[in-house]
Amino acid sequence: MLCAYSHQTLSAKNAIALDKDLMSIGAFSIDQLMELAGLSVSQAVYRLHPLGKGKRILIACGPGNNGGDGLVAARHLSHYGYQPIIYYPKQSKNELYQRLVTQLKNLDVPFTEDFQSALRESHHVVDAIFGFSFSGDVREPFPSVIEALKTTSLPVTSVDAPSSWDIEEGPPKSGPGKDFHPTALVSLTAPKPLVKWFKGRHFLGGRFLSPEIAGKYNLDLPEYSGIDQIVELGPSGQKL
Ligand SMILES: NC(=O)C1=CN([C@@H]2O[C@H](COP(=O)(O)OP(=O)(O)OC[C@H]3O[C@@H](n4cnc5c(N)ncnc54)[C@H](OP(=O)(O)O)[C@@H]3O)[C@@H](O)[C@H]2O)[C@H](O)CC1
Ligand SMILES: [K+]
Repeated sequence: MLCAYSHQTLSAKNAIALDKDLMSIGAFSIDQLMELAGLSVSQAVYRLHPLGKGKRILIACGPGNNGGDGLVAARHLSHYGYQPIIYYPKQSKNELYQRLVTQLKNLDVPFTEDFQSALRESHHVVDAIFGFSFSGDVREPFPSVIEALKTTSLPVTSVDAPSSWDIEEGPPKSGPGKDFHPTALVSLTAPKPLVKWFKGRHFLGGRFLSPEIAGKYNLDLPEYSGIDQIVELGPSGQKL
């Protein structure tokens, strides 16, 4: 039975503010938060797409922290026995991302510049292109990638937001993301207002929030089970 999950969404502005609080009041480093985010994504992929359904997972990474979550998820998936392949066309020079790339290369995880060919050989796609800092029209080289995510018959799991969706207003009314509806979404820390338009399977990864920070943002935290880093919610963020 569904019941209300009150005050569940975080505006883009509050998501940025909460991230800052996690690093100040919460004393977390960005590396830790990204590790927890990517671990949650890897657990959601494992739940949605067990190894027996095909091991090849294409991970599309954008230039910011959403892309970093994808790189971390890829490392965990490789250790679980999957064969991730990474599309990361705008690589950050920031040391954190370079270390994440090195960790993947040390595991022989391949990187590709040819998204379309990689898509044809994959079993599942992770959309880690844009998260809560996306705005405006999708710029190169991502329009054709978003278009391919929209039309593929493969399951697509989006990290924190379906890439190209407005965080507050949901799916775009024009452009490559028009009618892009991923199969699954992993909201990080808390769902964003866009979940109002989301219809697929929805997971939350945020098992590190202190009661103080959750209270400050009116987040009514769901219960996680066992050692899970994720909990499944209803499409719009309801507790199941
Ligand atoms: N606790 C948490 O919830 C954590 C979540 N994390 C993840 O971080 C993202 C937010 O990361 P951020 O780096 O702020 O931003 P994004 O990754 O969403 O996007 C920024 C990059 O995207 C480029 N961008 C923005 N708009 C466009 C566009 N229209 N076309 C092309 N490119 C675009 C932007 O480029 P600029 O040129 O504008 O700089 C940026 O490069 C959050 O959603 C979570 O997934 C963290 O991992 C930590 C904890
Ligand atoms: K995304």
